[in-house]
Amino acid sequence: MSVALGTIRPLPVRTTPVGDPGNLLASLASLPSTAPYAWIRNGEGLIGWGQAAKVVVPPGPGRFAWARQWLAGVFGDAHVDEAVRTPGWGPVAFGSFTFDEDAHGSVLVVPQAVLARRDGRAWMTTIGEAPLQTVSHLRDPGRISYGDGSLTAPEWEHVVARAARRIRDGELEKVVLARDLVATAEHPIDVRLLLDRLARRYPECYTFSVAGLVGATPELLIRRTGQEIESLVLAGTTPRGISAADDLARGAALFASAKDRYEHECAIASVRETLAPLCSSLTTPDEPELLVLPNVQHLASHVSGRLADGASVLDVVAAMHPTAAVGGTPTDTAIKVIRELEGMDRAGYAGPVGWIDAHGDGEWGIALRSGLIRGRRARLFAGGGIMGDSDPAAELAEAQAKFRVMQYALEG
Ligand SMILES: C=C(O[C@H]1C=CC=C(C(=O)O)[C@@H]1O)C(=O)O
Repeated sequence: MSVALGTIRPLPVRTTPVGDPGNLLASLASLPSTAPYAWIRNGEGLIGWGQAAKVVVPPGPGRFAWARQWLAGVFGDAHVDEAVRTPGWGPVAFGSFTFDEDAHGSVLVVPQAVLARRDGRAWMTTIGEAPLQTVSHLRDPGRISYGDGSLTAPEWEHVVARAARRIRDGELEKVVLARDLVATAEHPIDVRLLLDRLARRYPECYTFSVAGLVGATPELLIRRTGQEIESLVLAGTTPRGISAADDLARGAALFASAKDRYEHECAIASVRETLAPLCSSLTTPDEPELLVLPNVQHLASHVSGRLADGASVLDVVAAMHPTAAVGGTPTDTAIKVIRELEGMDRAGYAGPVGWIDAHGDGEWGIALRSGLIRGRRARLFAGGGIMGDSDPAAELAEAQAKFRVMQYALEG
């Protein structure tokens, strides 16, 4: 099949079944790129390398519509083999959108080669000539040193206290505040190694890599498979305990905490409000469950639904972002407060990250537990939902626990 990929002449796209490569992680070491595109969970997903097409999406309120149009042009001529109707079959684009619609840095990339493994099938898509590059060994980044990002820890605690006061004063109900840390490595950071460590330690999270943004997020913003959609809403967190008994007690306390339950309810309400108009049916649970990860425990709710029309996964992303799990309630006031208080550019952190295929199917997460990798430097991000009764020291401890994901990826 042939597809015009925003290039001068149509390039041939070829998708063929391949033997089971096993856990996709095993393939990372032999990739001809030290910064591949990736979306991996429990050993399945997509990994890509090379660039058949790439675009930097202009900032602004119309950015998702702009991206949709670009994708329509890119995928427009593709004749994906209809005999195989598996999400991710045929050409796919990986994407990362900045949290703030006014920030620069949102990108879409159609890799030149993609290896996919899903539901017992495996396949490979190539566009044009497969890139011939030398495979290099995974390299450890060596010693890592950390420095404050925009705010020191005490400054950030102060900002949290100010936000909590504004909530108590009635300006808003909830705001999610984050901070950044700057990590500097001895050697250039090999993204493949980070992905390998993240996916092994956090198998049930979505380990991702798109244009330098790397992480392992537990939060699925939206998965579209035909008309069916799914989302995993998280909000409300406690660090893991120091013993099994402590862990259980912390989990029980989280479940019983009025502050965390309300914080979670805000996140569910924002997802329900944005999905309901798009869906013919939508199910949200009455009560959250506990999601226990190696570093933290979360309140989690599985949401599922059926789309009423042919909205693509990116249309749904556009409607949902930012949810109250990363913005706040009400959204507009929360964004204003974030811009005012955080004092940093979130870049792709807390923005949508994922992939889309030519049928509009795909999976997008919220880019949490992540870092922006540039050579020997990494900017790491973590934050949490602030309510009127938030304790700044506890919020700082929660953010430190969330930073541990990327610190582990860097240090091993
Ligand atoms: C903002 C983050 O987490 C969000 C997602 C899950 C739980 C959260 C919380 O309990 O505060 C946050 O809303 C982050 O990981 O940086």
